[in-house]
Amino acid sequence: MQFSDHAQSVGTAAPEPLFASIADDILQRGFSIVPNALPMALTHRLTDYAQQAVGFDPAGIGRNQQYQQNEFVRTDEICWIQGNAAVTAAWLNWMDCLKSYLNTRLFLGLFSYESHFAHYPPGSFYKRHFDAFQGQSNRVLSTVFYLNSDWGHNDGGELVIYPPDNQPDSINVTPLAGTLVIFLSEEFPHEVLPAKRDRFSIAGWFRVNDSTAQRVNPPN
Ligand SMILES: O=C(O)CCC(=O)C(=O)O
Ligand SMILES: [Fe+2]
Repeated sequence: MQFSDHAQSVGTAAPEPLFASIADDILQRGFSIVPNALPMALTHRLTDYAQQAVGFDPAGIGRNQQYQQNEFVRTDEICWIQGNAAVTAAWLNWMDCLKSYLNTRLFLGLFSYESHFAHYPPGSFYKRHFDAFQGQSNRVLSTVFYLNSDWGHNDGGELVIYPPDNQPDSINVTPLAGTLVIFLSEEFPHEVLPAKRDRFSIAGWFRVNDSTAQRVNPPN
């Protein structure tokens, strides 16, 4: 499949009311769950791209020196997004608009966004985890965008978001194409239940700048 068209033609228009409601949700609850978040055409293109064009590698845990593969924790495979196809450029552009909006509304100081496609083959899971630990990471907001054009009750693979402080009620999210989930990375433990079918998504993180004199964050 060719992706020679320009980002505009896959529809990058990002409605401000949508961004406003995401900001309100984050302010009030620390998370937001939005069905049909992106323009339909862009969701379709990303879905096709994930299923046909992506070279996946087994996922690991941690970054740099701490990076390790652990099949007891997660069994998905991933491919980091560089934005060198029109469709992934349109995705990064949409998330960049969201970043700017959230910075203006919530003063979060978000600096960059990193994201990867993820493929959970049948039987795959990601056990309960935090995406960031206080003081140890510059990941502030986690995002998950789903790329499965239909997903039934019996297909498993739901995202379970646990409330902070071990409160009882958790939230199950069906990984249906177009649904965008955003949550504060340090606040919400979450897990992916075993998927019974191939399950595709984009996981991403808005980060703050933790540059020091020794180490400069590349803006990705
Ligand atoms: O795919 C999902 O629903 C969540 C994935 C996740 O938690 C992660 O990649 O850190
Ligand atoms: Fe996660």
